[in-house]
Amino acid sequence: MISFQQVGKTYPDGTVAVAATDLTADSGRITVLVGPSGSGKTTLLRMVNRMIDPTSGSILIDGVDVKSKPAPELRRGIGYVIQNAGLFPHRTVLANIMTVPRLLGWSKERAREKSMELLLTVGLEAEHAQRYPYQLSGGQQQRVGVARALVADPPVLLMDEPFSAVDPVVRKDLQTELLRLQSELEKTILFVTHDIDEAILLGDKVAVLNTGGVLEQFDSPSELLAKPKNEFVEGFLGVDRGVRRLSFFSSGAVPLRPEPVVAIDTPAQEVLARRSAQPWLLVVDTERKPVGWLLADHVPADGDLGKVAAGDLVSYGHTFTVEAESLRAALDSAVLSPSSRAVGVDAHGAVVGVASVEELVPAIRAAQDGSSPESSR
Ligand SMILES: Nc1ncnc2c1ncn2[C@@H]1O[C@H](COP(=O)(O)OP(=O)(O)OP(=O)(O)O)[C@@H](O)[C@H]1O
Repeated sequence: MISFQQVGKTYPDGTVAVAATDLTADSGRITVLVGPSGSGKTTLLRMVNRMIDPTSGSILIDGVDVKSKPAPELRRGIGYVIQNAGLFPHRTVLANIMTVPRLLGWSKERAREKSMELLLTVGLEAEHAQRYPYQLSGGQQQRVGVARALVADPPVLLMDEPFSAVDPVVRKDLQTELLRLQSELEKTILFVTHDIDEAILLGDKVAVLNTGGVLEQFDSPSELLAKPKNEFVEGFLGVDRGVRRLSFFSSGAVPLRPEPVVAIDTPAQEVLARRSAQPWLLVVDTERKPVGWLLADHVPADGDLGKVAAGDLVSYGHTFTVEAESLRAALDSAVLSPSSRAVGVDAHGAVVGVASVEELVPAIRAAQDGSSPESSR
């Protein structure tokens, strides 16, 4: 646990970068510092590994004041990842990752073995080991930066805008990868970003900072979206708060109806019976994978689905995986569907049932009224 106690930083020229701040970053969790440019995020982060000294207050890691250890010793227990990775350009990828273990006095074999392991862990391949940083893409370089920070297995990881310099697609990959890694490693991560969407995706807790290093709110992403404390936080969160918050609730509560679902081989009589009760039928194949929506009026008079013209089947947009995906995914599935119905599937992609936008409303209301989300992300 990293505990900031009345920590403040005023630079010699009088700039207040961080106002007296109390903040606790829980062990094994990702705590995100987010805020506009100049709100003191980097200053706060760098005070943890003593690259910057606070002018007031103290910082404790697991109850121990960071000032009580020599800085080099302190930093051995703290991984540090920065924008553009900060790799040594004249060293190979492997040599870059091996830097810290070698400084720690590990044998060459042990350092090499562990570094190769980390290289693979962060999603790179063995063949990347002997390349130089300039021979990698920006996203790959960033992965090397993460591997280098993690190789000595530090309990604490400081990440300062690590994914800001890569394009949105690669950025999404890196974010997903970080969440996957974190679910295994459970590091205490302090993550700086100016991107509120990144903060909400990655953070177990999010600290919203304002100019002058003022901590405006410190809450879980779901709480932030539900109850921004003031206009600054509300403005910073941007639009779609309500819909975005639905991503923290499981779709397990969505009532799914199987009646509008007909298989290619459903007997004609049954198809006709279903048709009379539903404006739309969802046609599925023999494995119950969705094929398309069919307006009840376009069901052949004899109920034989084999006679349906291909042009009468309308694309279903996208499905959502029941439980595993969120209420937001379910709502999106309904909104994008030509029938205004969401299609819920199981882990194998087989249709469980469908729900109209109206039928989603009670689950959405329950989520908005509920005090705590069912899923963390
Ligand atoms: N060495 C310094 N001397 C004086 N002022 C500084 C110094 N370093 C940073 N500052 C100021 O302190 C404030 C906070 O800077 P900091 O880099 O911590 O903000 P930030 O939120 O990380 O910003 P960004 O998102 O732009 O990186 C800014 O006003 C900055 O200009």
